[in-house]
Amino acid sequence: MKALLALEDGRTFSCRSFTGPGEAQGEVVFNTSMTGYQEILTDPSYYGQMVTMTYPLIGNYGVCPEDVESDRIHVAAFIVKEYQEFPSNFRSKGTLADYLIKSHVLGIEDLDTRALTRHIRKSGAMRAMISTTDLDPESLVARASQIPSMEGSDLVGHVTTKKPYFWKYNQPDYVDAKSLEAPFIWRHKGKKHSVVALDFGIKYNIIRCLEDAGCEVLVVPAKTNAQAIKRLNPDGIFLSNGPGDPEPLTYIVETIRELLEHFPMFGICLGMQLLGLAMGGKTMKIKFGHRGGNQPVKNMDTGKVEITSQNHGFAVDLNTLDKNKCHLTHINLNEDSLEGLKNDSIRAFAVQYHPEASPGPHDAAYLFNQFAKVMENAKA
Ligand SMILES: NC(=O)CC[C@H](N)C(=O)O
Repeated sequence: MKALLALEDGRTFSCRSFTGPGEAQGEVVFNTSMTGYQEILTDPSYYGQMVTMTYPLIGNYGVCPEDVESDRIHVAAFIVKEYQEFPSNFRSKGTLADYLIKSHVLGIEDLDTRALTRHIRKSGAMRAMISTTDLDPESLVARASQIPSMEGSDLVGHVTTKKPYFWKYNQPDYVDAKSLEAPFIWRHKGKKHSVVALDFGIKYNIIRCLEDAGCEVLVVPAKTNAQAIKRLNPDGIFLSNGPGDPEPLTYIVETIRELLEHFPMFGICLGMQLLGLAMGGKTMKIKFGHRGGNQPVKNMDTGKVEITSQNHGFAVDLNTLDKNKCHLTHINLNEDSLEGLKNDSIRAFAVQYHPEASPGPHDAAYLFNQFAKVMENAKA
């Protein structure tokens, strides 16, 4: 079925929908991972974005129920060069097209995704619309330029969990918020590190990695306040990844500020940006973002280079951090941007990239053990 992709700056791409009729809107961004499309589709950090894959053939290994990073698809639309409708994979339980259709997410193909990517690299991530019904370029471009901008909106509210949950049998085990008021909520206190994970759009594999590092994780809604978290008395606090602009999330920054110095803290991606804001820094939008599984990052403490998985369009502005309080631990080798920070005196550290991979390389998995070590030292 014929479709049209229109960017707010007037560029259009005619294409084809492989998921039937529909319309979609959002910020269009590109991802350079060769595999892992299902993890990307279900990563809550993509809420409000239409993702184009630079790898030219997508769909060839189908979809598997275990390969999700949350309970649903979050991308606003999926843009590929060529969709492969006959998967070949013993784990596959269905096709990518059916998976998208079931969630009413538009998938398009048959456009020059290299040209689209080069355009975004040159002009920056931008708002766009896709339609199978409105094929008039002028009208669709005009509609694309009216989509609300990502900057200044709170997108975390759309993806955070409504109820707290523990992690059991590889899935969320929801509990009543009231039950957390009981004095003995931690089931493995003394044997495992108890961690409260503030959920801004957490990826499941982060919870798995924390559990593998010896933690018992309680995931709580983003609006949980500092008093309630203090009452839970965890060994450490985890600040999750999540969608959109960190700056409007003032209620979360306030919570983090109240918890700093009281508990060891570890943040990933949006979690690092919010920690940076809580420490008095500022964040900014970067031109087209880092999304993929091959971003080189240098660990400034060891001198080692890690190949990392990334997905972000905002960053902490290096120049706004107090360098006496904040130690810069990781730098991106493609463009010298800040990838990690720590403050030993308050036992907090964070990275801008994704040590949990899913998809991507596992070079940075050591960070979960580092968090366990910080919690262990805090108890000693
Ligand atoms: N993966 C994330 O947590 C993304 C963080 C933030 N939404 C950004 O785009 O920069």
